[in-house]
Amino acid sequence: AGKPVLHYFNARGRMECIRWLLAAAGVEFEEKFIQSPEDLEKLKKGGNLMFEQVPMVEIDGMKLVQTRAILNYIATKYDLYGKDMKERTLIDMYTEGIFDLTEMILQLVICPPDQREAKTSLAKDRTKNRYLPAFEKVLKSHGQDYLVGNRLTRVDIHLLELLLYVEELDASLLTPFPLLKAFKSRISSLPNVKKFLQPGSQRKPAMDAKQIEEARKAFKI
Ligand SMILES: N[C@@H](CCC(=O)N[C@@H](CS(=O)(=O)O)C(=O)NCC(=O)O)C(=O)O
Repeated sequence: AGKPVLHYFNARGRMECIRWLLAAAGVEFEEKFIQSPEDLEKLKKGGNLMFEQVPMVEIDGMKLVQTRAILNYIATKYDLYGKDMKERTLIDMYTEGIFDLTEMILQLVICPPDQREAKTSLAKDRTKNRYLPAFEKVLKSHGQDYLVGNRLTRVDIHLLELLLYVEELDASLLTPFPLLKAFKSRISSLPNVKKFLQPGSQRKPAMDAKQIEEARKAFKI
């Protein structure tokens, strides 16, 4: 089978965690960027989008949609989803917490300006007092290099991605968490991850409010 083909905008959005997981699994992928409403219409008209939405990933003869379903398929296929039911459930639990905070942080840039200050301080508070303490405690509880099962799984990649967003928001938020800081540099130095972190990789940069506004207007989303 050929390389997976990712259909999305040339932006982080909902596709970035899929790019991260494929890259960490050492899987090369192609990207077909939606550059105009017509591109999105063409995809929809071709019956490629079950719910008329992207992300859509062509993989193993399927046209998968729904971010979580796509992640679950990739994690299962590349053995990044734990060794048994218990590990998989821990991974799911941690992943949902990571995605809750990731959503909070990524939404900041598109929230109405008059709400931005309040939402930003809430996101920082949740980061400092709810989510990072929970993951620092997991690392402290078992003293291992990875969150689950003493080996790399999808949740280590999701957490690294989140820690980079936290750093973009305010690097001082990581200061009280020495184990998470060590985790961040450890996972970042894994060969596949290190490559993805290099300039010129398919990892997408942050977008500012203006760029996002233009994109949303252009794509009527
Ligand atoms: N639950 C879906 C939501 C997907 C979604 O809302 N996609 C938006 C684009 S974005 O919000 O991810 O940027 C879309 O295709 N909107 C077009 C439409 O709904 O017509 C998922 O997780 O994949």
